[in-house]
Amino acid sequence: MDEFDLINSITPRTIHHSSVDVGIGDDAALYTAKNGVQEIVCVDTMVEDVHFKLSYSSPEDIGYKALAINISDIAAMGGIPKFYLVSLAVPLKWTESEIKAMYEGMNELAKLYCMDLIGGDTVSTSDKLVVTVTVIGEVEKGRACLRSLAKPNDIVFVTGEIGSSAAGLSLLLKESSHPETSFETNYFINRHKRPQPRVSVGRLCSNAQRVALNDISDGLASELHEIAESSSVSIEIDESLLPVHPDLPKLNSKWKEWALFGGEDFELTGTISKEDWDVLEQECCRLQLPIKKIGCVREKTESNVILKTEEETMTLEKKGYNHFK
Ligand SMILES: Nc1ncnc2c1ncn2[C@@H]1O[C@H](COP(=O)(O)OP(=O)(O)OP(=O)(O)O)[C@@H](O)[C@H]1O
Ligand SMILES: Cc1ncc(C[n+]2csc(CCOP(=O)(O)O)c2C)c(N)n1
Ligand SMILES: [Mg+2]
Ligand SMILES: [Mg+2]
Ligand SMILES: [Mg+2]
Repeated sequence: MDEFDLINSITPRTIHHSSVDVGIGDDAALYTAKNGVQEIVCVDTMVEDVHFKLSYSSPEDIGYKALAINISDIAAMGGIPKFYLVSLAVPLKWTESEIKAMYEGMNELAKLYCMDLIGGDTVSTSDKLVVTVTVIGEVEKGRACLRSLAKPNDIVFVTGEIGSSAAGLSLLLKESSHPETSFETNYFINRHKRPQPRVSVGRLCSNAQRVALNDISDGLASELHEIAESSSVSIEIDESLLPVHPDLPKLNSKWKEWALFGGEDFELTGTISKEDWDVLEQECCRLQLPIKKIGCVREKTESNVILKTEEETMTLEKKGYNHFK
């Protein structure tokens, strides 16, 4: 395999945005930014055996997810994803067609969002695959949904359902099993391998006056802690309101742990004023985008996040995925 032939072969033949002045082929990409918009930039890495295993992930799956998790960060700012760059450290045993398949997985999503691949970097490595994706997006000036924007009396919401990705991972790692390979198990596995970033909901949030927003990578509890810390408020959620797939409790008695601390659902969680919540909920309903109220924001107390269950009201720990714990 030749590095330069590889780069040539993954260079897109068409460009969606005429604002791209120089894409792949020079030292860096160049694009013309518009007035009245703020540029959003994020980067996230996926590492073999930390974020996925080759025993169950195809190259397409890996590419898809590496881009999806970054689009999710743009969604969590209320933005529109536009460009992406891909940095690869590839073990020598990978073939060119496997690498191209990874780009196919990314392209599946890029097409959906009209995103252009505008650059990256390719190196070899002796050991594990490392994929780093950078995404550039934009949001109308002053409209970004920041973690610091929560205020007391806001409604706390979450999109879609939570815990499904952790269930899928547990099935893939054979920690949980289910009689027969039924439709349901494939559903959870797919939620883990192919999360769907919530760009449309993020955009609706950016229309509201003030929305604090985070995407769920490390787990609902961890993301709510980040909003509470950043906004100097306390967040109270009601366990009975957490949206989970009806089959989740059937899979494993750990299902509540999955929902609160599992992570990688790449749903959005946030806070919004009561008045704007009604509009957001209606708009989501009209567009068939699932969203649910799960709690409310309080004046800051010693507990950043509080969980109300049928039996008790307790502090919800900042537990969740942490690379160094
Ligand atoms: N190694 C680093 N150097 C500089 N800034 C970093 C580094 N790692 C993270 N950050 C910054 O810290 C902030 C939080 O990053 P973090 O990765 O926790 O958020 P996230 O991408 O939403 O979550 P996740 O990576 O779990 O999906 C971001 O502003 C990010 O750019
Ligand atoms: C093989 C394997 N073991 C464990 C996990 C779980 N996991 C890894 S990273 C992460 C949080 C988000 O990552 P980051 O913070 O790096 O964006 C989670 C929940 C997995 N996906 N695959
Ligand atoms: Mg990150
Ligand atoms: Mg995030
Ligand atoms: Mg993380």
